[in-house]
Amino acid sequence: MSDTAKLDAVMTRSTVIPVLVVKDVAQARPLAEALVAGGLTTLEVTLRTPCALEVIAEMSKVEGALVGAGTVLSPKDLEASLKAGAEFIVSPGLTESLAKSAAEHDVPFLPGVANAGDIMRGLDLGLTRFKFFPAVTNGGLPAIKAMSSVFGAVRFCPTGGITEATAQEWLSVPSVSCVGGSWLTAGEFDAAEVTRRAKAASALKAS
Ligand SMILES: O=C(O)C(=O)C[C@H](O)[C@H](O)COP(=O)(O)O
Repeated sequence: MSDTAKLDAVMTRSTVIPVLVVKDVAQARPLAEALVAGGLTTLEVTLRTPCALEVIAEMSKVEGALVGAGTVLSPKDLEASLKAGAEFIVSPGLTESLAKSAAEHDVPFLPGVANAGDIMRGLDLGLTRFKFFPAVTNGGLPAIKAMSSVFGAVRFCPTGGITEATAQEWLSVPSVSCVGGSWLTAGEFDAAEVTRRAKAASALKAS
């Protein structure tokens, strides 16, 4: 499978990728189970808490979950994430060192882009799948539509400021394969509520 096909497989498993900030490793499995029960099976665990690597390892044990690492800032983060069991890598930005490290380890890599120059650096590195970040503050839907008309073969996962109410509008843009967001797990953990939000999100369709 080509690198692009591997990334497309990650990006189209479910059209919404929950972006998770987990502070307590004991919550990892119940949280992943609640999301998977609602039909969201691609989970991005951000490396923003001290226990994030343990969370990746725990969530990877949940049947049906495909667990990746987010907020990956360096090759060192990438390697630690892979050791913990991450099956894909998301970064808020794009650096050459990270792109090369992902290629060396043959792991699907979704780097963040904010503008046309970032996308062009990505294309130079052989990348065509990007996280558009932070999506809303970077110009929102008008910005992604403008970029899409310039970069026809590129596909995006907009993330940052997207909500249950706005996700469908983003998914209706033809270059948007999926969206990321933290709304699925916002607030105190409540498994039934997380599953309800996941069900609503998994019913959304990309165009
Ligand atoms: O850590 C990262 O790498 C990120 O992706 C930053 C945020 O977690 C996402 O942007 C989620 O944004 P919200 O859905 O607006 O909360």
